[in-house]
Order: sequence, then structure tokens, then C-alpha cells
Amino acid sequence: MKNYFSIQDIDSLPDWVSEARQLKGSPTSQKQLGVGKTLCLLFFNNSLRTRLSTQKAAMNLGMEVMVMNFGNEGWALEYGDGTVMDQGTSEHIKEAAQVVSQYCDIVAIRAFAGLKDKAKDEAEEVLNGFISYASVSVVNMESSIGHPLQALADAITLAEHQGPNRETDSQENKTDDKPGKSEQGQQSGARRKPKIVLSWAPHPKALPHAVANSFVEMMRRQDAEFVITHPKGYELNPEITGDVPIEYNQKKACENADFVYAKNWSSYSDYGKVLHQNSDWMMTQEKLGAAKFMHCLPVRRNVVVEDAVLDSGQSLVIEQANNRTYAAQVVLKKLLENMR
Ligand SMILES: NCCC[C@H](NC(=O)CCC(=O)O)C(=O)O
Ligand SMILES: NC(=O)OP(=O)(O)O
Repeated sequence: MKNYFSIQDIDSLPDWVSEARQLKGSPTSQKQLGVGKTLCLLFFNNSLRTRLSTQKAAMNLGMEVMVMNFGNEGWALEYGDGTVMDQGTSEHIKEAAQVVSQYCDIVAIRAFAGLKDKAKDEAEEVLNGFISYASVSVVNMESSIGHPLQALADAITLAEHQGPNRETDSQENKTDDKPGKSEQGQQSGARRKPKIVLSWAPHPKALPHAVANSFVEMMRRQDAEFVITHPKGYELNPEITGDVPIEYNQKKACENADFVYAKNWSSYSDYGKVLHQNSDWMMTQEKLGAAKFMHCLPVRRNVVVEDAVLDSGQSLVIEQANNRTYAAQVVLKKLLENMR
């Protein structure tokens, strides 16, 4: 693996999850691997978790880290080929990516969707620009269409809570320690597949599809009953959701769920638009039932999800954020091993 651009770069999700969990048990066991190597983090958008957890992961591996907020502090970059640069952009990605490559061994980049122009967002000009012109490995810290570090952390969290991907899945014949409250579907010793729901939630701003897209891509590689629920008009890119069932009734979708992952995204078909407020789609204790609650954070309290859920023992959001470190660490470890 040269770059970590999307969930498709993971060759074996169960292996990566298991490796991340080992690193979590002994975070500095590979401290020699990154000695003498530098990670450069470039942020075109805000961050709390990604910035700190990726630095922490690099430090656990013995790497040095440099961080730059490109959005406000870097030169405005040009991506077009052959552009006459007499307007607002000061530096071309061709120079910028080559220059950055001389200062580091891995460059990690956050560049959200603009949500104005679907074709431009889907071209992923920032990430793909760096991939084209950098001579070092590139890591996606949330691009227009994906957030694969988040989805890997979510896979780790699910595995820790008896979701799919737990290490015993392959030798499964157990009836004990099954997820959730329901025993439905429990047949002749086979463990019921966990039911996982990705639920759209309301939000005052138009938000990108990246988190939902990567979660869907990750879930399609899991042995689980996976359902997406959202109001009509919020269908994600059908090329990403494929044959995943969509249930437009949120309450029905959440029935007997083991995990409910809430997230807002703007419309994909009416690109980047907030269609309506849909405040009745907020996740509540009543809809959640006995399921565990997941969200990537940051989360708007009492808009996306009510306090009672976030403040209950059913919320996994703090653990998800913790697992960002080990998701990043397994990715950096694999890139470093590849350089040997
Ligand atoms: N990296 C995790 C989520 C980042 C972003 N959320 C946000 O921009 C929320 C901002 C706010 O609530 O004002 C998103 O949905 O892709
Ligand atoms: N979940 C996540 O990516 O958080 P930040 O946007 O704070 O990095």
C-alpha cells in the first residue's frame, strides 16, 4: 500500500482491526519503526480528533510530526493544468506537493467537500493532486467523499462491542455473549448477525457525505445486518450504497438494532442542499432502545441526538474517538513497513 486513500486500500479488514487492537494493548511496542521519519499533517479544514489522534499515533511509532493549517495560512493552491494563474491562486499543486515531499516521509491531508459542485468534489482535486505530484505516501484525513480513518476506528469500536469482525467470528458456534438484547434469528447455535443502522440525523448546516460513505463502504465488508435510514431525498451515492437496504421509517429501522450510528449529510441528488429541518429525526433514547449509540463527533447536542443518549452508558462516542489513534497507528505502521 503506497497511500491510504479509501476503505478499498484495506486488504483485510479483520486483520487490520485485530492489529489495531494489539497496538491499543501495547501502543509503543513499535516505537523503533518510525524513528527518523516525519509525518506532515495538512489541514484545509477544522479538526480536533483527527489532528490530535493522528499525531498521537505517529508519536507512538517514534515519528516526528509537523502540522500546518493550510486553509488560512498556506498559499491558495491552484490545481488546474495549464491555468493562467492571474487570479486568486498563488502556488500550483505541482510545486507544493513536491516541496512538501522533501520535508516528510508521509503527508496526511484533510480537505472537505465544498458541496457546491459535485463533479469538482468527486474529482478530489486536493487529495488526488497530492497523490499525483508528491513522492511520499498520502493519507486521507477526510476528503470530499471519504473518511477512511474514521470508518476504520468505527470497525475497531464495533469489534470491541461484539459487533461484526470480532476475532471469534471465524470459529463461531457460540450462543453466549451475543450482541444486544434480542435473541431473534438465533438458530441452532449460530450467532445472530448484529444489526447495525446508519441513521441520518438533522443538522442546521449542509454537511459532507464523507463519514457516511466510508462507514457504508466499511459495513459492506462486514458480516452484519446493515440498514440505512433517512428521509426521502437524502439517498447517498448509489454507487457507494449498492444493495444496502434503505428504510425510510427511522423507528422501524431502529427496531432490534444492536448499534445505531447517527450522522447528518446534505442531499446528494440535490447536491449539497439541506432539504428540510426534519427535527423529528433526532436520535432519542426511545428510538435507540437497547442499542449502542455511535457518532464520529463533533456532535450537536439536542439536534442530532438528545442529551439522554450521549450521557448514557449506551453511547460509544468517546471510545470511537479513542480508537482514532489506533486506526491511524495501524495505517502509519503499514506505510512505514512498506518503506523498509
Ligand atoms: N470529521 C468529522 C465530521 C466533520 C464534518 N462535520 C462538521 O463539519 C460539523 C460542524 C458543525 O457541527 O458545525 C462532517 O460532517 O464531515
Ligand atoms: N471525527 C473527526 O474526524 O473529528 P474531527 O473533525 O474533530 O477531526
